Amino acid sequence: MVDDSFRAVYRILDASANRANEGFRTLEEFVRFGLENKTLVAAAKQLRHDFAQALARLPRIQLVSARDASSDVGASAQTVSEYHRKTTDSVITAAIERVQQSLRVLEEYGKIVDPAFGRDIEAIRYRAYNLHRDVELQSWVGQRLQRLADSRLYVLIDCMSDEEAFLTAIRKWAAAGVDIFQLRDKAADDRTLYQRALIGAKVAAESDALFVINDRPDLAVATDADGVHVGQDELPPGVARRLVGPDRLVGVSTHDLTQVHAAIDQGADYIGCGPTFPGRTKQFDSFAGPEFLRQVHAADKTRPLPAFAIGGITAENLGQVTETGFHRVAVSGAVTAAADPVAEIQRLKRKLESGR
Ligand SMILES: Cc1ncc(COP(=O)(O)OP(=O)(O)O)c(N)n1
Ligand SMILES: Cc1nc(C(=O)O)sc1CCOP(=O)(O)O
Ligand SMILES: [Mg+2]
Repeated sequence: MVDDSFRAVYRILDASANRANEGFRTLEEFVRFGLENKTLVAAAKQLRHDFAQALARLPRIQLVSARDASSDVGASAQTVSEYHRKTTDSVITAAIERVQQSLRVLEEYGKIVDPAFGRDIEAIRYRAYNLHRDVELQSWVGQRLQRLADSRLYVLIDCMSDEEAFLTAIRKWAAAGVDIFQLRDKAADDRTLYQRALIGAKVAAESDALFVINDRPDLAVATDADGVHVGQDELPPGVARRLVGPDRLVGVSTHDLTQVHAAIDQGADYIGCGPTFPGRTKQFDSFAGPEFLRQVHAADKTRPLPAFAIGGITAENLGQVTETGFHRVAVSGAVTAAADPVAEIQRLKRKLESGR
């Protein structure tokens, strides 16, 4: 029988071991079927296996014979929040917290039974923190990629007259249907770009719009933007990726199929394809035109990647873009110079979603 002086300790260890195992398994199911990330599945499985190995140090028969779920006074003390999970993220967060709390309890009380067990659990606890970080990062980048995949209307904006005008425009235009904003202002100094980007990233996140910085990976990281957009004259996509990390988006401008395939090979998350038509924001000597869009759409069938047509696109010529098979566009002047930007956004979005 269990020594009464140890009975409480064994009950605590037994309950915490079960709770940690349940949390590990909850996490592993999401990594396996949600993120479908083989590396993280292997890490989660190994951690659960090593945890089981560590538990083998404990006198199992003592733990099991100390178990008395029916007299557990804590069993009925549920909080309301325990029964509410809105998203897989909230399930994962709860599971991770359960694992980390249980491991801490096992470590502290386990030292009473076997100091080596406490050390084993401490090592597992730190591995659990790292797994939590990796799952969160993958989940966050997964959300960004999903929002990117769902995006249709991408608007390039400048710093505007002041912070208030900038903030108001992003808030109103996101509500009207802009899916991605890109801060692109060749005349602004770094301090202004930085301050606007801080505002833009925050306001865009409130409305589920993505916020991308033109040209500057450093500013994308410094302002916690969703990503960076680089052209053929900026840092190569692979270098931009090294700077912004795995959980931010890297967009690449392309003007021919060679550049499209290079962008894909270098890990671009999306591409801009243009210039399509003459526009007011940037001048070009020649135009890739709708023919380039047709080529990309045909090539796109082999390696799908979100592609945004860009260059002089308006609601009036949008039909020439959608008939190539493109259903994503990046615009600037059509919105920023419109008498009624919100109405223009709604027109563009309606046409993109209807395909006409
Ligand atoms: C979505 C999107 N596509 C293309 C561009 C053009 O980028 P880039 O070639 O680097 O030219 P600048 O914008 O830096 O003048 C873009 N910005 N966004
Ligand atoms: C910044 C930029 N890059 C382009 C490219 O083809 O790479 S076209 C372009 C200008 C986009 O603004 P508007 O919609 O006003 O023409
Ligand atoms: Mg550029």
